[in-house]
Amino acid sequence: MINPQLPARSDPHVIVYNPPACTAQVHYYSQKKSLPSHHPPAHHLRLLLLCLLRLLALARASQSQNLTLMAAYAGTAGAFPNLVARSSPAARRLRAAHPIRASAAGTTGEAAMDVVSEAELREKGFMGMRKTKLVCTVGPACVEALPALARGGMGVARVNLCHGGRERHRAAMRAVRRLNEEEGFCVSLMVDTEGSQLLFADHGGATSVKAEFFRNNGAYCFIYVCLTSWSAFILISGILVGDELVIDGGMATFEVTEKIGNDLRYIEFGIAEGVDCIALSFVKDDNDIKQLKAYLSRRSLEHIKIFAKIESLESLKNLEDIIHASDGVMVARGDLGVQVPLEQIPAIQESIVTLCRQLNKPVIVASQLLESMVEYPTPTRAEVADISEAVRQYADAVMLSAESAIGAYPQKALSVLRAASERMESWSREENMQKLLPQHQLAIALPDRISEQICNCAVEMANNLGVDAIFVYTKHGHMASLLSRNRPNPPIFAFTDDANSRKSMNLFWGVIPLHLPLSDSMEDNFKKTISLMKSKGSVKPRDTILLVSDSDLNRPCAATSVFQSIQVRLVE
Ligand SMILES: Nc1ncnc2c1ncn2[C@@H]1O[C@H](COP(=O)(O)OP(=O)(O)O)[C@@H](O)[C@H]1O
Ligand SMILES: C=C(OP(=O)(O)O)C(=O)O
Repeated sequence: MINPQLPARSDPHVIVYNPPACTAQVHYYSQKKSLPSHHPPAHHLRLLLLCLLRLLALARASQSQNLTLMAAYAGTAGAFPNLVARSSPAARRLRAAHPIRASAAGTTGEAAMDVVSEAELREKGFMGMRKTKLVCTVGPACVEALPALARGGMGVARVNLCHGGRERHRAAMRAVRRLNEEEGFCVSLMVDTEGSQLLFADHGGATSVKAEFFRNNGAYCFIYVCLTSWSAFILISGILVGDELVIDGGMATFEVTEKIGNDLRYIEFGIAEGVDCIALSFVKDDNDIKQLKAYLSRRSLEHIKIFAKIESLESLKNLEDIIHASDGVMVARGDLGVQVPLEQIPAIQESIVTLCRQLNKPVIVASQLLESMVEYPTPTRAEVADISEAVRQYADAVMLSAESAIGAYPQKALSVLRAASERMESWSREENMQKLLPQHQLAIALPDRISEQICNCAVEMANNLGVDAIFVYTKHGHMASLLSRNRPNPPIFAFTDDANSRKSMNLFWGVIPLHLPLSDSMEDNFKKTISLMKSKGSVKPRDTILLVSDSDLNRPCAATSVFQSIQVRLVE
């Protein structure tokens, strides 16, 4: 269990930080922290005043009323103002400016690789292929740039339903799906939920403000205030009816009178829009995940993967159970850094990443990786070091938040994220050429133990023999994940005939998911894939491929007998 040490939080000190496109945050810390150097002091002072004025307005507006937690949602007018309709002249201009080679992804019955991996393979060869996956938060700043982001390596588009309007979310998600269908990308869609909301006043301000406060009942608790043009929201973890909330040392006191969950509506929205995964905010324990999984299962939607956001003390206490119950995890360092002293975040991140890899669950490192690029075209050295550290720890994915959603340089931020992670990957590969990562046994039942051992051995062989690529034929992506867990040197090409499995493998480190109508015959599968990849110039004679397969791919997932094999083939 990760056990952070919390300092006493007396004598709060206020820091205001303001990404340019309209968000201000007020953090209360027990100790003085320096402001980010690229924000001039006058700028901070102005923001601090602005923020305090807002809080005062908020307090005044709330004096006469009790707080009511409501299942409410307000979109922000003007978010995604430049959304381009598919057939609009603007869209045509965009496509002409950024031609993308169309691919027959999954439509012709032949194997299909996404256009980005295909280009990467052609340009850099097997060993140059990117391993760490890139997640971009979609917002007003990048809707027009979605094709460029997809081309730049965005593997997952995350839509945070906490911000912006529902129509805009829908349009963005549909735009991503169209890119996949028409342009041959394979970008998965993630929606991020927001936990409970507290609606209490209408301010008519043009911006949104986030603030964190203490709870007045002695417990350590944070609230998140978001003022949009219509409403003010407070979003908190673990708030109870009857709690008293105090803002800024008594400027205003509120009583919580009602609490209504809101996430389910967002989840329904995501389902209707065909999301591939849901990031669940403020997960407390494995029950939160199990309940959502049961809900999805009742509707035969098991293919939607649940990522638990680790962003509270409670989630740290129940970390192992949460990881077991989830399909993946997000280290949500933004909110986590509110509840845990900042200096403990790096160690906590490393523990979570390591545990996720051991337990075979993909893990995303999120928040502030390139925060300065919200405003500036170049990153700080410290930010590049931060990305490199997440990559060195073998996180499956790194994520852009405000950098891509509202930043001035979303494409540039993605290319920095990509370049920094590629550089560290290749350095780390050279450093650890023949080293195997320590693995602890996951499986209990014999068939599962066989799969695990096959994959461990396959990676050891692949590294020792220096093969060019690993091919795995997989129904549900499980074998691909077991290979990925060992972080092999060569890339893993995972062939599946299940479109949902393909999308779910998008967050596995080092895995390139491909669509392929699978047959029970390993020989047929291999011939099909090799001839396709040869025709695209992706493999050449004398390339060495290590093959891993269930020989009976059509057996049910939990069958008791398995016949799996490892083969090494030379391409003729
Ligand atoms: N769809 C959107 N519309 C408008 N603004 C957005 C959108 N998504 C994200 N943002 C902005 O980007 C910032 C960073 O996004 P994110 O990390 O997802 O949220 P948060 O700040 O709540 O942690 C948000 O604070 C918000 O200002
Ligand atoms: C990713 C995070 O969550 P959100 O963006 O939803 O606040 C975070 O807190 O780091």
